[in-house]
Amino acid sequence: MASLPIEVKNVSKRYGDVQAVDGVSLSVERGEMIGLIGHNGAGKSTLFKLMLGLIPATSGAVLVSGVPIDGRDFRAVRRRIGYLPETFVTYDNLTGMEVLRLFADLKQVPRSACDDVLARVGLADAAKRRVRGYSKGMRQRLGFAQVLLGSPDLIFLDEPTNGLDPEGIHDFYQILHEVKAQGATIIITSHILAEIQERVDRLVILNSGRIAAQGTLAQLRAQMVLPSEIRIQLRSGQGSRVHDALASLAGLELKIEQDCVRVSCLPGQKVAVLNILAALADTVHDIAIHEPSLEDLFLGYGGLHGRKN
Ligand SMILES: Nc1ncnc2c1ncn2[C@@H]1O[C@H](COP(=O)(O)OP(=O)(O)OP(=O)(O)O)[C@@H](O)[C@H]1O
Repeated sequence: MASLPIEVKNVSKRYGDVQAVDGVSLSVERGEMIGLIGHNGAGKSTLFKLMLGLIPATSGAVLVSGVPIDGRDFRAVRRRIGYLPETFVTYDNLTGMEVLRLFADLKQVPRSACDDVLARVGLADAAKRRVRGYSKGMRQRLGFAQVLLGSPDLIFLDEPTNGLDPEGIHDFYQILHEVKAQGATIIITSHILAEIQERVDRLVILNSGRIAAQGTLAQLRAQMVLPSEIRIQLRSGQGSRVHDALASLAGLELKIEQDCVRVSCLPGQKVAVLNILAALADTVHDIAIHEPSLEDLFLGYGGLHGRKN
């Protein structure tokens, strides 16, 4: 049976008094895209560095493609990994192409691959310009280009869309999904929860060095049972009639603002609310249901309250 791309087995990492990662176990399937989220200081970067073999674990084991990160065979495995650190530092005096050729040499990838990769991230026209004159978004694209060199099997991206404009973010995820379709396994961190919540296969929430929850957005919603918000836009002057009808249902939180009623209700109450609204259809102009976002779930799982620094 082929080895899993990543197996983290009860791993802890301590820096002096700080327990950065605390008993984490995580298995990642081939071709999976994982979103790793957590408050500042939750341990995301430390977990990345452990999985990349850049730092040793205090205890536990990390295997990448079945190979222990502290074993002799890991050097060969590392060549098949692409990594974009949170801050991509490069040589400002070199052109984009020169920087990429340098990475190609380090990764033992033919320099001839650089043209295609630069074009893929939208930097073909800027290839001969010095990086000093690049915008933040262009630098980030260059960082992404070095990740793509050599078509890695396993890709780690730490806050990869920092500095990208909406079009850049769209292009970035489009490339990422193409790479994933070709079989790459991807682990990505982001503080922009709305951005990754629908784009990854599985979310892993880290809180103070531990995995607080993991699953798809739908699974996390089912585990946490947070209220949804139903916003009912009414025809003029119908607010109190609808409000009074809904107030007959126990346990709802209702707010009324002019011709809009907002109902906060648990999943099991939604149908009862909609039944009442159906009976008052002549008063209703529009209905929108807002499910809890990843941000709501994240806050529910400790979110910012777990912040250490
Ligand atoms: N080299 C180090 N020496 C000492 N403490 C460290 C070191 N690296 C990280 N830490 C501490 O370990 C904890 C986890 O840090 P880490 O950078 O992994 O968190 P993070 O989730 O990536 O945070 P952020 O979202 O702010 O980047 C923090 O308390 C941090 O201060």
